[in-house]
Amino acid sequence: MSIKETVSEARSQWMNGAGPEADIVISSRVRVARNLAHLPFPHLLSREKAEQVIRAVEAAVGNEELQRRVGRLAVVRLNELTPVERQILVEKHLISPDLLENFERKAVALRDDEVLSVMVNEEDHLRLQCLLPGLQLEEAWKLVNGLDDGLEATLDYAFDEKLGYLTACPTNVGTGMRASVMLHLPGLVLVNQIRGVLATIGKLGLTVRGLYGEGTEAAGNLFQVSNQITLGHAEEDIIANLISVTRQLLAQERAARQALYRERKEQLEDRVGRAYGVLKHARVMTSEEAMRLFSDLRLGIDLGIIKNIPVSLIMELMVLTRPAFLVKVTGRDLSPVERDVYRAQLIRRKLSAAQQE
Ligand SMILES: Nc1ncnc2c1ncn2[C@@H]1O[C@H](COP(=O)(O)OP(=O)(O)OP(=O)(O)O)[C@@H](O)[C@H]1O
Repeated sequence: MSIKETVSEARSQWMNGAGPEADIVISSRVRVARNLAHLPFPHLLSREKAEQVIRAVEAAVGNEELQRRVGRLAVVRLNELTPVERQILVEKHLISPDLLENFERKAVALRDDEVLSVMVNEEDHLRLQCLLPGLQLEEAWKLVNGLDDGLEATLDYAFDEKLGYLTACPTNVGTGMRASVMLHLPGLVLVNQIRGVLATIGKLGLTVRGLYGEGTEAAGNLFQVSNQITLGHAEEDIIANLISVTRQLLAQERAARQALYRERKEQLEDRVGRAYGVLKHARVMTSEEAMRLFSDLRLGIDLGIIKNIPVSLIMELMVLTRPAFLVKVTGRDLSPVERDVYRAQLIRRKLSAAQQE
């Protein structure tokens, strides 16, 4: 898939609703931060030096041995894309919102299936990431590690014997790794336990972020849980800790869902039914309302209350109804009110098509 195809398709492998524990774990991500030796960190780079980093990455991913091991990654400079296309890459979670700042100096290398990518000149020279559906942190780490080895064969990384990989922000020094899971936790929200659960997570060396990462709000009852510390722990230990906490969260979420279904079945079915009804018939819809209703509908699918809607459609709709995708679909700039009208229209069309399949 070329980058142009990537930005015209809302679906991505990581959101296909497959993978272990996919009823609650939407996706797993592992990223590592790497920098090239003898060059200032990105925020201090001149335009020429930033281009030098991009060229070095281009050459490294073009290496035949790397391609044999991890596949082909296409490098795209962000200034080759339109503003809408750049925003779509954020909406698909393939790049972070930060990569859009000073985008003239930045690039992304993307594997065809969108599972592996490298952000170039974000906070660090390289951010290697792998995104997979469901709970697949070990697999994601294996893929990132393979890509890292392949790049390190030709790139000279900034590395200190004592500290490990050197990074722009001290919180990333060491392994440079952040592992995360995106969890759908409507049960814990509905039984009012979410605050307590999230507070406990902080005590276990983990942190909770919103849908689009650092500094963003949780929406649609989706929470991103990741490790806080990168120094002094082996990558495998960081991942094992996150898996173990995720499993506890899964048990708590499932218990909450069961309790709701046992004790408040009618209210739950009513909530799901209303969400489905509004999504099917509304004529104007804000993205906040859509996210709330998608969450209820998804819970209904997971509990078997709604049978004819594939869970992957909900994720596709979450991306498709974001502002940049709506502009792409309609082919023109939209006012906020027009956006709400098109969003509702698109949701109606997609849901009725799914019902007829
Ligand atoms: N498990 C996940 N599934 C899908 N997308 C994710 C997941 N974890 C993170 N992301 C996406 O990756 C991007 C970056 O997230 P975030 O800011 O949390 O991490 P980071 O940039 O690696 O960390 P740091 O703040 O240390 O630089 C965001 O768009 C976020 O939505």
